[in-house]
Amino acid sequence: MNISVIGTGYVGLVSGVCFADLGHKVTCVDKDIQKVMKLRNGEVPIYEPGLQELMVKNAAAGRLSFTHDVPEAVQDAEIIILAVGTPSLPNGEANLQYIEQAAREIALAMNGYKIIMTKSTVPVGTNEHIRSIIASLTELPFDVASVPEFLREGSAISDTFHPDRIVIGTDSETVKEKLTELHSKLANNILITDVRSAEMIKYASNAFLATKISFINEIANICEKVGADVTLVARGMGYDRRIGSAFLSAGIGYGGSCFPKDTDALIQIAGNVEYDFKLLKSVVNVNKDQRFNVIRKLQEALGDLSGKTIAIWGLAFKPNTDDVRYAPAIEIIGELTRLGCTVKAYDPVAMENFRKSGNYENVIWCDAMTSAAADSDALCLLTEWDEFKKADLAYIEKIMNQPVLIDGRNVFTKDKIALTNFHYYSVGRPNINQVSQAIYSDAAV
Ligand SMILES: NC(=O)c1ccc[n+]([C@@H]2O[C@H](COP(=O)([O-])OP(=O)(O)OC[C@H]3O[C@@H](n4cnc5c(N)ncnc54)[C@H](O)[C@@H]3O)[C@@H](O)[C@H]2O)c1
Ligand SMILES: O=c1ccn([C@@H]2O[C@H](COP(=O)(O)OP(=O)(O)O[C@H]3O[C@H](CO)[C@@H](O)[C@H](O)[C@H]3O)[C@@H](O)[C@H]2O)c(=O)[nH]1
Repeated sequence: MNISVIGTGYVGLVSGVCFADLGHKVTCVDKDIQKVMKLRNGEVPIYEPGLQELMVKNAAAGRLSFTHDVPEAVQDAEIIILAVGTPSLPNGEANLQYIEQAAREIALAMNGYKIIMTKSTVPVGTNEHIRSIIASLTELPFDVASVPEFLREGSAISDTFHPDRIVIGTDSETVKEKLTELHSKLANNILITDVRSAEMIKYASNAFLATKISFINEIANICEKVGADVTLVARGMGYDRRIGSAFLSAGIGYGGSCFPKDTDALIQIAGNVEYDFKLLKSVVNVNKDQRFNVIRKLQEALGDLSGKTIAIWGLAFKPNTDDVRYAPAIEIIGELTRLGCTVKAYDPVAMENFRKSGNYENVIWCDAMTSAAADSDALCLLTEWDEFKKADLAYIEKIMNQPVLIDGRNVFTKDKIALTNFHYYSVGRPNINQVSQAIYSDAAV
């Protein structure tokens, strides 16, 4: 099939490359000309494992091309995938300006029947809105379907080729057949729904996963007070198939471009129909506070933080991505510098994006995890990159001013810490201080 993808961010580029790899002819469009130039040169503007090789392979095979010319891309395509951003407005609602602009551009460029397949995460009713924008500008026939995207950054290619399910929201038989055929090589599990239910499935899924994370983080906070180990608690819960073990890793809370914005948007979607989504509001509030446990633990270990030097390992919102949108590190570093600390920060791939994400004062950008740790009064691990898991802690301890380690992702085991003199604080597990009273398992890594 001939497919065009509007928007070449994490979703659009990965989808375009993967559909090309399945043998379709794909044109990826972006209004950002510099991005298009890079893509044409075989450069991937984001860090996503495996993406560049697959992109170059399919471009060389003539199945994948890049343009900033929407009309050219629209005219060649039978299916147009909408994958532009839907960031938050200040009140939490989704900003639909990019969706609306793309809809207008598609309408004005159409030369015959098109299926517009929305992968962007959009509030319930948005696909009807897209339909009315296009219908107001053209009399040509078209359909709009909601096909929400569930990929995760860092494992986006594998998630695209092996999705748990494909949801197709449409009321048209033609679209149902065409999009089922398009996705038939990807999933056996194709659910056809009406458009509004498909839109809601996306928000409900993200909100539920966010709820699991805030739930286990609150259990972790209680574990710290009652002397239990949240990693064992989560394992014991997860063996129950009704609960499942995924998304029960306690830590410093969720970040990223999706959960924070989509939970806010769902609260607004509910509010717009006068429903107070109390549970989800609590999930969001728990998440906002969880990251500050890092600061509280630093204060417990060091007292007044003013004048202290704090090393930060990990700036991305999760490992294997350079995305720092809503990364917990943003607020943690902001608060540390507000309290008078000097921060020494390091991330294997997200340094550049992080530096651009705000105006940071008193932050020293380091080129290695060792240079960040050197001469620091405490080390905070905020992202569980493999590089950090393999760190030689005995060496790290030697180059620091004081052996204080705040493990925000429960990466290190009791045995690894026992070989050091670190005063060790993790999440929902007993601390290891001067006198080791640790009772927790070695199962975390
Ligand atoms: N990032 C994820 O992991 C993920 C996963 C599932 C769903 N989603 C959803 O998918 C959507 C896209 O997310 P993303 O992270 O890929 O966004 P992104 O910000 O990385 O990329 C969006 C791209 O769209 C381009 N764009 C905007 N308007 C355009 C227009 N009129 N014509 C051409 N290009 C245009 C921008 O230049 C940008 O390159 C969002 O709604 C998001 O919620 C994201
Ligand atoms: O047990 C867990 C699992 C995740 N997280 C955190 O949750 C955030 C999100 O992680 P993850 O879901 O792996 O990454 P995303 O790439 O944001 O993917 C989510 O958001 C996407 C955009 O909507 C969806 O497509 C995916 O299905 C959904 O998992 C990160 O900060 C993680 O550190 C935890 O704290 N504990």
